[in-house]
Amino acid sequence: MTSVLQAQALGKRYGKRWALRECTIDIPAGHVVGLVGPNGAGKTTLLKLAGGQLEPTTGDITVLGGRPGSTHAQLAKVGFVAQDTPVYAGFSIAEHLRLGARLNPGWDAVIARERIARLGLDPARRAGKLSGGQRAQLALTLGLAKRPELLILDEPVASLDPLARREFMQGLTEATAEHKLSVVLSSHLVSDLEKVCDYLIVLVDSRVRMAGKVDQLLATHHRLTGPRRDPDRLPADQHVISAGHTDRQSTIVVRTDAPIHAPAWTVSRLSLEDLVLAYMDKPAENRRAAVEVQR
Ligand SMILES: Nc1ncnc2c1ncn2[C@@H]1O[C@H](COP(=O)(O)OP(=O)(O)OP(=O)(O)O)[C@@H](O)[C@H]1O
Repeated sequence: MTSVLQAQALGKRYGKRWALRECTIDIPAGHVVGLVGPNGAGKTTLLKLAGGQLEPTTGDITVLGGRPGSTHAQLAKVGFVAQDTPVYAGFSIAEHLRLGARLNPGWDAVIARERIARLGLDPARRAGKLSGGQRAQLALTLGLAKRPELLILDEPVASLDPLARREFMQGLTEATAEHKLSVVLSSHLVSDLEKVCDYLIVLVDSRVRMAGKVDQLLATHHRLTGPRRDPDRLPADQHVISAGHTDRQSTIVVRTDAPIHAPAWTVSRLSLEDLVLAYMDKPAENRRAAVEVQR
């Protein structure tokens, strides 16, 4: 299957500080990829490297088989909606759509018009007079109407109300199905990602801690709860992702491909949010912590 984004030992440093390091991932096309991690983990940095707004300090990155931002054809294939959803304050919505049509060879005027109408926005209204959420919706409309092969969205729903968030996430799912669109979006709202993402990347402290298909990740991670014990004494094929203890009880999140035979433990499945939180747990508290990257 073709890759939408491949990175090999990718790193980005600002001065002495690494914003992203040793990032090796290979994301197949056709997925909605959620990128999560704490503030400052390197999510925007990775997205900007993929969009061609930043140059790597080390390693390589390929997007849809080409170097990000290197040619007009490459730029046409990738839509990018930045975190601050930049729009031109003095331009009306209609002017934004006309500009989009002029700048993008694959522009879909119907999608753009219909989406603006559905949102109840007046095309004559200047972008500078829109609310933050409305500006975000305009920027997202421009991104979708460009009809890219890959749409990169940096925290697209942060400023949307719950109804608009749901509408947007549903729209994304439909667009991926109808137009063979791949999406990479960052968000802190894992409950929203859970509804649309079928691939997940967790970044912590500038490094990829976990990447893979959501169904496989959920099938291979388990929560073990039982009498307090040392996680080092678990079977070798159970990689400990996080461990928490009270005086008498231990709760351990493990990754394993094998069935778990542990009569003393209660074994339960994790939600995506539990899984993300387990990987975001402080590394110092993780015994035999695993970095899990799968295609
Ligand atoms: N232009 C810059 N100059 C210097 N340091 C930067 C710059 N941009 C980002 N950084 C640093 O790089 C690290 C990663 O930042 P990045 O914006 O990629 O994180 P993030 O995961 O997107 O965070 P958030 O969730 O808060 O948006 C942070 O430590 C940040 O301070």
